[in-house]
Amino acid sequence: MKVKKALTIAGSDSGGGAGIQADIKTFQELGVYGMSVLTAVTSQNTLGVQAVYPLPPEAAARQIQSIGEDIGTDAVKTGMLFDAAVIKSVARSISSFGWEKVVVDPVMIAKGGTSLLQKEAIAALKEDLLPLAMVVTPNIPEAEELTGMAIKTEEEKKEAARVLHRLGASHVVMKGGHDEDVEKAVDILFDGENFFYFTSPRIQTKNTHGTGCTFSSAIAAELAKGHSVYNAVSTAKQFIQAAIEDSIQIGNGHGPTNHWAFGRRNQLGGKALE
Ligand SMILES: Nc1ncnc2c1ncn2[C@@H]1O[C@H](COP(=O)(O)OP(=O)(O)O)[C@@H](O)[C@H]1O
Ligand SMILES: Cc1ncc(COP(=O)(O)O)c(N)n1
Repeated sequence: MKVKKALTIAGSDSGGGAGIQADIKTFQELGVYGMSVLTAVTSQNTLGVQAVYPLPPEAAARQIQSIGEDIGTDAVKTGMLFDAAVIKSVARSISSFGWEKVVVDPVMIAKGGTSLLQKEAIAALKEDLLPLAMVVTPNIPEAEELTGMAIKTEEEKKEAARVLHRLGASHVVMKGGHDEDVEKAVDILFDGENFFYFTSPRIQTKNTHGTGCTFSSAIAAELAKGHSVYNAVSTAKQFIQAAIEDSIQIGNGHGPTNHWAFGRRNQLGGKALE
């Protein structure tokens, strides 16, 4: 049996809700073979990040080489990269294998406030990684860091997307999870010409740990299967909506999303399992 493959290059979340663990769960649920390149290990749970142990940049390069020389991949996503040296090493390795379906989730800060990317690494993210991105998926604070703009209005979101496109990302998804809109969660996709809106009801919940990781992995999985960027974002939006709506009770803080929800709904004709 032939299967499509997706690779995540990201950090480990010991609590299993974000990072590599969220990515692999999402790949599995969407029917692609998941692989991982670790950039850092975090001691993390639903209460926050207790410690970060970065790996040396050559560890990322060597893991990518092992995958590229034997297995190959149909799509790649990057998550927590931690510092400029890792970003440069990852960008060089992705280019050397000519991988084109690259989703860059510019992870900067965990929801509790711990930094997952050093400030001085933002330049490397812009110069080395964005030009390789088929899709970049910033939340609003990340888009503000990358563009240097204050982003509040819809027009500012569109302008920031244009700036990120100019920096080399062929598609930009401005995620709306951090918006002040209490009714809707709106993600805006820009393909260099047109803007497309993906709107869902905003769910009132504290269980949003790993939403960005899950969303970007779902895009990568769908790209691996050969879908267009528009269709990949559309499925990812449905996947994350189901995962937040049916969130599971884990830990005492900001719990994870439910990676089973989308698949179970589909099997059950639109109904979630209780
Ligand atoms: N409370 C919510 N209700 C519905 N969708 C949400 C909610 N929070 C986040 N999302 C969605 O989850 C995805 C990740 O967004 P966001 O939370 O902004 O990313 P990040 O985890 O990187 O901060 C987006 O598709 C966004 O619209
Ligand atoms: C290892 C790791 N990577 C990324 C995130 C961000 O998670 P989110 O998807 O909630 O922004 C995290 N908390 N930990």
